[in-house]
Amino acid sequence: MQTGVAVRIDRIETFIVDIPTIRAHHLSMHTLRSQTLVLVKVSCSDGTVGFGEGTTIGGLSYGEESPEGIKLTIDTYMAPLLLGADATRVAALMTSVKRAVKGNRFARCAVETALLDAHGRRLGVPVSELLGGRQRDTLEVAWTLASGDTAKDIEEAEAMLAARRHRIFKLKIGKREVAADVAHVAAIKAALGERASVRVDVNMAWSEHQARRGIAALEAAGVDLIEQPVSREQRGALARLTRRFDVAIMADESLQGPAEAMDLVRDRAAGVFALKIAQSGGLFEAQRVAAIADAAGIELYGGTMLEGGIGTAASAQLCATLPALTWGTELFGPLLLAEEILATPLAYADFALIVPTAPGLGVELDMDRVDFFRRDRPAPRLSPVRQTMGA
Ligand SMILES: O=C(O)/C=C\C=C/C(=O)O
Ligand SMILES: [Mn+2]
Repeated sequence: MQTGVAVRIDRIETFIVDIPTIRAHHLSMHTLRSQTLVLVKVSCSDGTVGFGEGTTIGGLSYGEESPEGIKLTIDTYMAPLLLGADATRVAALMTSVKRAVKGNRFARCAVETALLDAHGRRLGVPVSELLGGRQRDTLEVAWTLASGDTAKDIEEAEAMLAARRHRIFKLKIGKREVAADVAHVAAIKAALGERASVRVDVNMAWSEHQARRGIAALEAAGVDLIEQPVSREQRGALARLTRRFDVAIMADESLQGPAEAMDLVRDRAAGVFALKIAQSGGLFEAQRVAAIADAAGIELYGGTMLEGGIGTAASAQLCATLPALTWGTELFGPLLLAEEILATPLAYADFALIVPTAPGLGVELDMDRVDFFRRDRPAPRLSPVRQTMGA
């Protein structure tokens, strides 16, 4: 144990939680019917406890970390580095973790989030105050239309507009032929008109040639933004498409931390960055990505990995501190889940998420509900009656 440690990290626990979604959620590379969260609990010697979350989409179909891999990385490689260390020196701890744990950004972000949640609670301030202080108290939130059916998507969008919950819609495309995807998007934009902003996310599914044709048609249909049209390996293609079209081109999978942010700036490969705390490698790394974007005149959007309440609150705490958030956010993850695991759900109203103000992340887990959805929950005990009746 290190000497002179103000507050020690005594325990780090991780658990995988599987929660059903409200409907099938079709992305180009995966269809989500339940979401898998990796929750991290850090317990400190002063009695403070903090939670973090590492969540991705579709196992290994979105990126290079899976839920099971995130849990293993934290349990096997990060926890031994952190146990006994000083819980009050979060940035210094994460610098040392980064030296010993290459990549594994989602896992690192989850642990950093838990340490920041604990430290905010310890000091009695929201995490946003540990990141320089908030510049906004609400965040506009987009909704993703991905039911797989155009008419259902239009119906869902109308309901979200009527409920004043969302007026920015992101459409997941890339699974079908380009022409079919364009027709799908054009029908939705025609139905919604100027009442809503319509954007698309191709999740890397197009070649440069398909993207040239698809983006030209989508721009003509009135789409406002094209997210990650080509593979993250094709940064040159992304740059050529950004130069070729007026419609905003946003980097998502291409943007995995500050160094890649610099590469995208140098190549002028996107006009907008999807800022994701997990993909950046943590909240501090996401701040560095945001600073690079600001300095380069690249606009920002608060992205999601469809996290639950913990990860969404962490992203919201960071997004609240950004000088500019031109494209709003998509921090709707908990609303896609059929079950709530927070004691008090995050508050969404007037097309926005209200950034929690309580200390730490500003949210509390309902541990009974978390235990119910844990993948490793203890097998339910048979009732005594059934046992005696030889069930
Ligand atoms: O699936 C959604 O609805 C939102 C974002 C997920 C991943 C991404 O942006 O690629
Ligand atoms: Mn995306």
